[in-house]
Formats: sequence, structure tokens, C-alpha cells
Amino acid sequence: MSNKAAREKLIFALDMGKGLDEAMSWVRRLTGHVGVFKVGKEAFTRFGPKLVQEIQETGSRVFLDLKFHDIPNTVARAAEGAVEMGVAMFNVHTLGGKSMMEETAKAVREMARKRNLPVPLVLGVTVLTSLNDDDLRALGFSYSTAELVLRLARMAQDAGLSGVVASAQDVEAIRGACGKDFVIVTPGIRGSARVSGDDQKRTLTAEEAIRRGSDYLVVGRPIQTAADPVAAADELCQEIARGLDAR
Ligand SMILES: O=C(O)c1cc(=O)[nH]c(=O)n1[C@@H]1O[C@H](COP(=O)(O)O)[C@@H](O)[C@H]1O
Repeated sequence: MSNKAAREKLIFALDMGKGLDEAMSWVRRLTGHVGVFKVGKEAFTRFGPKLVQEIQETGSRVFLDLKFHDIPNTVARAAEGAVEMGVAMFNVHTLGGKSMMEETAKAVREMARKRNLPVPLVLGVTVLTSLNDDDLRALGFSYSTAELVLRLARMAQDAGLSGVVASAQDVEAIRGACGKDFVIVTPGIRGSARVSGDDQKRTLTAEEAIRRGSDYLVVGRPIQTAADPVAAADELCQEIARGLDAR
């Protein structure tokens, strides 16, 4: 069993679509070794709210990663569904705009109050960790990734979101601009070895991400494809603990 404070910061991405049983066997295997299970598009399009419910019935917390990106009314209504599912956190794309984020934050608070449910963390995805400065230029942005992330994080905070999803490379700048209570979730965590089929461009190690101020790390393939996934999760928790000590 790993250090609890460190473990709570580790989110395992349940990126798998073969069967609900397979997903739940990963949940049972990694319970006590990671703090949160992330249900993203790959699993949700196959298993839907049933997977979320089954994970929560085991006592674990769920991060619903559907990256809502649509007009304000549509995202706000989808967000109410996320509240009703009882997830601990979910995300929207900040590029959906400030009014979308404002309407969503308000709808989440009201739905939680009406149904007497916990208020989930609402996170704004800034610039995907699979994109670099060249990709942004090709998309027509004149900002660098670092500049755009900071701008979007400030906007997410002004709109009332709980925090953001960003590369760990941007954590110090976001923390400086948005303060200590703003939640920063960082995917794109990699050690010295890359995983096969790797699409992550802005990465950092778990220890360094935590040392710089990440609140949660999202890790998928480095655990899922490890020879011993439980040992890989425990090693990440040790890295997180070292990062916390070095803060
Ligand atoms: O929102 C996310 O979780 C996310 C945002 C982002 O910018 N980059 C990113 O990789 N993610 C997710 O984080 C996970 C990373 O998985 P691995 O690269 O396998 O560790 C995937 O489930 C992605 O969908």
C-alpha cells in the first residue's frame, strides 16, 4: 500500500474499450494504488454511465473526461448530467469560451444544491499536451503554448471554474497567476522511457510535476502497458511523495 497523500494525487486513465469487465478488473487491481479513476471518451462511448456507477460503487472517485466543447446551453446541461452521476471532477474545453464556462459553473452549483449532491471540480482543458508551438501556429494561433495556456487558465478562473488541465511544464506560471487554491491537473507524465504509440509532446516526470505544484497527475499508458502495472503505480506514488517533500 502506498503513501495515502501521494496516492490521492494519482489519477489512472481507464483508456480501454474492450469490455466493461476488463475496465472493472483494472479498477479492482489498482484500488489502493491510485486515488482516482478517469473515464474518458474511449471507455465512456462503450460503457457509458454504467461504468461510472460501477466504479463509484467500489468506493473510488471518478474523473469524467469528456472535454465538453459546445455552445453554453449544451455544455451546461451536459454538466448537470455529470453532477447527477456523482463524479468527483469533470472537464470542459476552455476554447468553448468564457460564457460557456460561466454558465456551466453556475449550472453545476445549482444542480448540486437542488439535488443535495457534492459539487464536482469543474476543470478547463487549456492546450492539449499533444500540441506544441508548431501545432498552435498551424491552427492559426499567434500565441506560444505557454502564453495561450496562461491566458486560458486566467479566463477559466474568472469564469468560476475550479481549475484547469494543463501540461506540467506550465504549472509554475499558472500557480503564479491563479494562486494556491486553483486546481491544476497535469497529464503527459513520462519517465525516461517513452511508451509505444506516444502522442504526448509537452511532458514532465511525476516527481518534477508535483514539485512544481501539480495537484493531480493523470497517467494512462505508463501504468497500463507496464510489465507490472501495480508496481508502476506504486513507483509513481513514490515519485509523487518525493516531489511533495521537495516543495
Ligand atoms: O483531459 C485530459 O485528461 C488530457 C488532457 C491533455 O491535455 N492531455 C491528455 O493526455 N489528457 C488525457 O490524459 C491521458 C494521458 O494518457 P497517457 O498518455 O497514456 O498517460 C489520456 O486519457 C488523455 O485523454
